[in-house]
Amino acid sequence: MTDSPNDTSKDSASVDDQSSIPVEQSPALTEKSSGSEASDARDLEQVRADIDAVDSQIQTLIAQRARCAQRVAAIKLEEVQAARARGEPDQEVVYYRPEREAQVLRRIMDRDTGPLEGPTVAHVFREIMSACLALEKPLQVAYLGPEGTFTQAAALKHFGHAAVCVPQVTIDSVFSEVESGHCNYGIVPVENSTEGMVSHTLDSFIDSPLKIAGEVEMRISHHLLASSGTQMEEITRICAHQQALAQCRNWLDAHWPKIERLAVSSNGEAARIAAQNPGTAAIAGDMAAEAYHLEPLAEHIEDAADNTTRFLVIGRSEVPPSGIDKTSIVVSSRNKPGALFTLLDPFRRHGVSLTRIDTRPSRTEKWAYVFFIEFEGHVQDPAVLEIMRELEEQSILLKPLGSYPRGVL
Ligand SMILES: O=C(O)C(=O)C[C@]1(C(=O)O)C=C[C@@H](O)C=C1
Repeated sequence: MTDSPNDTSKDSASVDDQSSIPVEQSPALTEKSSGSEASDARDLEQVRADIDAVDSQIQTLIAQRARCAQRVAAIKLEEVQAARARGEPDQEVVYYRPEREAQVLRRIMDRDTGPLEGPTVAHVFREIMSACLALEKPLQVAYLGPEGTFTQAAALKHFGHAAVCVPQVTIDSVFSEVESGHCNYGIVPVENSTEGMVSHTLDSFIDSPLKIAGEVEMRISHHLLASSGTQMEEITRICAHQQALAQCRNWLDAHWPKIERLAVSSNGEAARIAAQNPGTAAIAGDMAAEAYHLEPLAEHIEDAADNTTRFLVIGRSEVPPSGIDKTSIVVSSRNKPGALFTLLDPFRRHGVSLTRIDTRPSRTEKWAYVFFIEFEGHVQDPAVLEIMRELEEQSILLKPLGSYPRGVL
């Protein structure tokens, strides 16, 4: 499948076409105010004039950057067409390049000198890149819906707001929408700092041909939400995703010990139910409150102050090295003494650090297990290649799930 980018013929200009304007130091920024009211007002006017001038320069530069992105899109398309003309198998044009985005964002964080903090500036650039990519090819991202879930918030954090987020009812349908090509990428929760692994996500990887293309961490803060004007005494039922109920268990036991708790398919669904049923409150986050016009009865009710969920981005193509990468694999070996030690020993010998290891029952053999192993490095690194070769010899199953840039934001 080859998609044409938006028309780049008129607008694709090189950076030289637009000369960048040096930022002038205005007197208002350098001179000390005399302190009188009249001179304060003049200063304010001058500084605002400076802001207008800087905004105009930023706008010109963003337009220059967007034209560069259009040119990149045209080159990517030309490359795929040239390969087709040479008789090579049809390839998909890969507009989204996670490794490049990670490098751009890391450089922005490293370069930052204040007064804004590195991550703040990086978020601004995240949105600029998202808009530039949408000029090349708008991305469709499947996420575990409905609207207002933390998974949607993670999708927007990772891809920016120019991505088109497409809600799915189950984790399975996120996988199948990407596998079928209806969506370019998908995003699924994989672990929570309080509740551990999302086993359904891990199991889905075993049979899926998809590759992991990235990771996103989200600080998860839950609120008790109800429709506007609802009083505490009116609440007869609290609904939430079972993970959210578990993450707020102590708070619920202390404040609402006698009220019914109902587990539903997602926090977004809980918010939807609360919006339609007076007397039902939901546990959900800011996005759900906004999407369903709910008000907080209590805020930040999670038991652990640093409650964080990690999400994985899934796609159809492999991601080249970004310089700071992780790799995930599924591996299984014969059930014999020292099996796990034998699987892990190559990592020690080649000096590669593990970042996670999880066990799931094998679906093909009773009392046998598969290991999900995640480690630092990219599958193109020589040490990682050697580890994979050794694991291949020792295991009965070895499935690389993908190498991807370590989360930046
Ligand atoms: O460098 C590219 O390949 C681009 O398409 C440009 C750009 C960008 O705006 O910087 C846009 C989208 C990609 O995901 C990565 C980077």
